[in-house]
This record gives sequence, structure tokens and C-alpha cells, in this order.
Amino acid sequence: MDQAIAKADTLIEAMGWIRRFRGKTTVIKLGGSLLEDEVAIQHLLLDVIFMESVGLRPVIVHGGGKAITQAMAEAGIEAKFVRGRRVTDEASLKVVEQVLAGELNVYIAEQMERYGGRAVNLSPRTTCVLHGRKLLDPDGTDLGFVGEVTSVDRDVIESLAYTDQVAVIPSLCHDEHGQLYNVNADTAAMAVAQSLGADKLVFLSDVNGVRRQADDPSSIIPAMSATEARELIASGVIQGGMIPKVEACLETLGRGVQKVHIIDGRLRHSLLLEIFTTDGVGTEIHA
Ligand SMILES: Nc1ncnc2c1ncn2[C@@H]1O[C@H](COP(=O)(O)OP(=O)(O)O)[C@@H](O)[C@H]1O
Ligand SMILES: CC(=O)N[C@@H](CCC(=O)OP(=O)(O)O)C(=O)O
Repeated sequence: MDQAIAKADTLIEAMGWIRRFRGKTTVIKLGGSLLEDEVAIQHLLLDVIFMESVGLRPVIVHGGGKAITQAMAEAGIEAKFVRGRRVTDEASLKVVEQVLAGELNVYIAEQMERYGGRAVNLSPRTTCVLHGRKLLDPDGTDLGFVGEVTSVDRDVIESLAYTDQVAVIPSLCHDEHGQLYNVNADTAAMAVAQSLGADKLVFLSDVNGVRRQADDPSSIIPAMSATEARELIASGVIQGGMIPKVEACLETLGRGVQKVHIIDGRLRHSLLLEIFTTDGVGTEIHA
């Protein structure tokens, strides 16, 4: 009986949070490192289905860096990164498209349906909602077919939300000539969040947050300012795939959003804990 009462109390507590966030959009960026972990993905997608069921509006943007690197290795192509972005020639682009649009995008939507949700693939193979152009690297390095998103088909994504369906978007964009580009998934998620005027942008990764030492989980930084984040990139504490993630957070903050979060998607219910509790998990970056 006590357990049943505690469960009812939890439901009542959740009601306040649900009322507060109902109708608001949360963009959830699923990192490719997490997509390798079937159990973590199952729990995360259940959290997303719960959010959708109670009237929040989740939108998924995903990457797939690890799977792309593996598929490239199988095709005999060496992966090369510049400041966390993959140098993408024509052969690599084919692999990127197959992994992101052909495999992972379909896998995520299928898993959502399997657990009782309704999901729709919005990829260049179905309906492309990310439009952009070739990214000109600030250092002058030519990254090949790497793009940046300049506009998002907001109406398509929102009309799905109105009919209780969750958009699942891979990090690929088209330019006006139909040329496809490989977009870093963190920056793609940022562009979607900005375009939808999202209330929250949550980056789910396979680390517990930003750390002072990349390989030491106990060195996690629970909260930091935009200035500190810039210093940590400049000093080399933030490296590799964490650079575009933190840069995307900084750009989002620069456009009026007050807080962004980088959290550990392997932690069970990390998404719900982040949204429905006052003690956040992971690293929060604030203006
Ligand atoms: N200071 C840091 N704190 C935490 N992780 C870091 C840091 N610097 C580099 N990293 C690396 O960034 C990775 C996360 O980026 P990435 O592999 O692109 O993840 P995702 O696939 O989730 O986007 C971590 O697994 C870690 O190896
Ligand atoms: C240009 C660029 O770097 N694109 C990324 C797209 C996937 C991605 O970002 O995946 P994660 O979220 O797993 O890092 C890449 O090719 O790896």
C-alpha cells in the first residue's frame, strides 16, 4: 500500500512539471556513441515516448560518428577530423549518407514504434528538412562535403508534433542544387532548436558531461559559464567531438536561450531527470 501511495505522490509531483512544459519543444540530440548501446537507446526512447504522451513536444536530431568511422574502415577509407569535424570527400559522403539516412535514422524510428511511440523519418531519403551550404572552415581548411544548416523546414516538423508524431532527423543537409552535405550533428541540433524556438536543447552523449580531464569521470564540471567554456576549448581541455558540442551550446546561448545541457544518455532516465527534476545531471552551460 505504501508503495502505491508513493507512486501516486510521484504522479502528482510530475503533474506540476508536465503542466509547466506542456506544448513546449525540446530538441534531443542523440550522439552516435550512444546509438551503439541498445539498452541505453531503449530507455531513452521510452523517455521520449513518455514526453510526447504527456503533451511535451520532443524532436530528435541524431548523429552516428562511430558507425560512420567503422563503415568507412570497412570500405578502406581512413577517417580524418579537423576540430571535431570529419573531412568528407565524395566516397566518404556516400558512406555517411548510407549510415545516417539509410540505417540509423530508420533504426531509431523503428525502435520508437516498437516501444509504442509514433515516429517519422525526415531524411534526404524521405523529406529533407535541413537546407544549407558548404561550410567554410574559419581556419581555411577545405573539409570537402561538410555543410552548415541555413534554414529548417519548421512547418513539416511542427505539423508532425500536432499529430502526436516525433520527427527523427539525421545530420545531413541539401543545398539549392540538391547537393548533399555532411553536417556535424551537434550543430544540426542547434539549428533545429533555434528554428523551432525550442524551450530546451539537450545533448545526450556517452560521457557524464564536460570534464577537466577527458578520461576522468570524477573531474566533471557540473556548471560553467560561456566564458569558461571558451577558455577550456582554447586551452585544449575540451577536445575532439566535445568541441562542436560546446561550440553549438555557445552559439545557442548567444541567441537568447538561457541554459543548455550535455548529459550522459547511458544513465537510466537521464532525459526525464534533466527535464522533470530540479537537480540537473551532466554539465549545464549558462550565459
Ligand atoms: N573535456 C572533455 N570532457 C568530456 N569529454 C571529452 C572532453 N574532451 C573530449 N571529449 C571527448 O568527447 C567525446 C564526446 O563527443 P562525441 O564522441 O562526438 O560524442 P557524440 O557521439 O555523443 O556526439 C567523449 O566521448 C570524449 O572522448
Ligand atoms: C561533419 C561531421 O563531422 N559530421 C559528423 C556527422 C555525425 C555526427 O556528428 O555524429 P556524432 O553525433 O556521433 O558525433 C560525422 O561525419 O561524424
